Amino acid sequence: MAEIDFRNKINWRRRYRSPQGVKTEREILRIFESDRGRIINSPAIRRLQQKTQVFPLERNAAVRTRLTHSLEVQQVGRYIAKEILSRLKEQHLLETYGLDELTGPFESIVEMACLMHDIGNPPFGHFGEAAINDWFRQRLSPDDAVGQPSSDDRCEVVALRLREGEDELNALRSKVRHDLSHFEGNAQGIRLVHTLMRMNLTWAQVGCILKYTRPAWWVGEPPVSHSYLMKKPGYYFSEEAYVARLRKELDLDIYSRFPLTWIMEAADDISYCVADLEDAVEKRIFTAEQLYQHLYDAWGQHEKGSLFAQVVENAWDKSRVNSLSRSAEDQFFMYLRVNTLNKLVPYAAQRFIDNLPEIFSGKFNYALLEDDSDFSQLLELYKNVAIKKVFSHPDVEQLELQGYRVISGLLEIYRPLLQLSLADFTELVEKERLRRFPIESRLFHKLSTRHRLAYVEAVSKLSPDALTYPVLEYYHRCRLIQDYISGMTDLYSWDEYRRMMAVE
Ligand SMILES: Nc1nc2c(ncn2[C@H]2C[C@H](O)[C@@H](COP(=O)(O)OP(=O)(O)OP(=O)(O)O)O2)c(=O)[nH]1
Ligand SMILES: [Mg+2]
Repeated sequence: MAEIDFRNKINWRRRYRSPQGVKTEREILRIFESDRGRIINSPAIRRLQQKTQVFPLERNAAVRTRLTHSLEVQQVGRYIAKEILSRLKEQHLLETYGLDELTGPFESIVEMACLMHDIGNPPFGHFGEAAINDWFRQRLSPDDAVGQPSSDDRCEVVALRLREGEDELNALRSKVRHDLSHFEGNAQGIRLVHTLMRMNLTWAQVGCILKYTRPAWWVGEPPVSHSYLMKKPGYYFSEEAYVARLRKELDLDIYSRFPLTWIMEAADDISYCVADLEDAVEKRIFTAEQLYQHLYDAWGQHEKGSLFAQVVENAWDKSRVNSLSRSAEDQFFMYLRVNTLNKLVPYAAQRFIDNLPEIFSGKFNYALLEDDSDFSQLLELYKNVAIKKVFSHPDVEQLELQGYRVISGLLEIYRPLLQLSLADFTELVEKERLRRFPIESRLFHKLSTRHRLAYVEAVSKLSPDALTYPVLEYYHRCRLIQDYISGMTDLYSWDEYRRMMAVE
């Protein structure tokens, strides 16, 4: 196993106009300060304020959005990072691992990855994702694109149907059809920071948000050794070359993960488990007392001194005793959060340290808070109660169905752009308006410039005479539509859908 030296992992160089040469500790820190500025000032971060965490289109500002959730994740991520670094310091291991001059960047990369971790999520979270995937799957039939060409290929797009004797082209057609049918928030996040927003972050900062390492066009089961790391798609075909370069710059084997990503993931898990329950109380889905009862019942065996007693019972008891100025409900959640953090953060930090060789190489095939410990059980407890009692609440499900409808409806509205022939669409992009296509011209004008530019740039790099041209052009056109719709906030997509359906 290679030696653990974080100086070879925390790559502060950038894809474009990178700082050159050897840098001092101070200079490296400044590079990461620049990353922080780029991230915090990005409109993609601001858009998180109108994206769903759990409750779509929520008007009560005390209930979390993706942005307020991400701020909390940032704080927890920082706490875990500091905990890891202090433990390593106590054991005099900072220098051994090449971290003595990199503690600032270590924390900063984790914090900013936490802030960005949901940046690619579409409106209405998982329901937006499902709407996009169902819509594209119905039209591209990726399942008909495995194996030999067949006359039953249900793909609606002629250029993407497999044909006899065109093996190489068929492989590309299949790849594209699968890729477009696997829209995923994390993969869109990578696309957003690199291709769409061109944030030109350091390699280490981007590496930290590559949460899953499976390409979106992957077919079949991932290898057992990487089953967890490849649980979901992590990047698209459009970013394939970029991710290959990223791996090289971060010295990552194929399908390996960047070490600090485990911290970001644990911070997310720790944050939302309590927060989702607190929001449900704020929304009056249940009272704090009912919640306590749900948690109590779901824990199973109750033994004296159990982790449940130390965390949940303790929070409950304390909130009853000294409800002086604050409401008992607020107190309960304050203690619940503090108790949970105080147990789970040190555990996650220690698990990171105990598995450092595998984490450093990027092959640790678990989440930090996923094992048979009580700590993982506590996390599961919160999540299960949220699944059973919160996400399945009729009001939540109603809004989710509406969200799904809005996103599928918008895709349907923009469908004419996907139905134009290659020649017609190319002409439309060039001239921006075609008399013979009044609807398509108007739809095209609605797309944001940033997304159009990404399309134009991608297509301009293709060779128009190549046999692959029609396949790849269509691929980028579909990405353009996915970029536009997934980039909307919940509220914007909702309003836009109603406007386009002329029901205003
Ligand atoms: N309303 C609603 N919220 C959900 C549902 N499932 C999960 N959530 C919430 C729980 C969390 O606050 C947040 C993130 O949950 P997940 O871990 O399932 O998704 P996430 O996209 O973060 O996972 P990933 O990054 O893909 O590993 O979404 C659901 O079915 N309905
Ligand atoms: Mg996520």
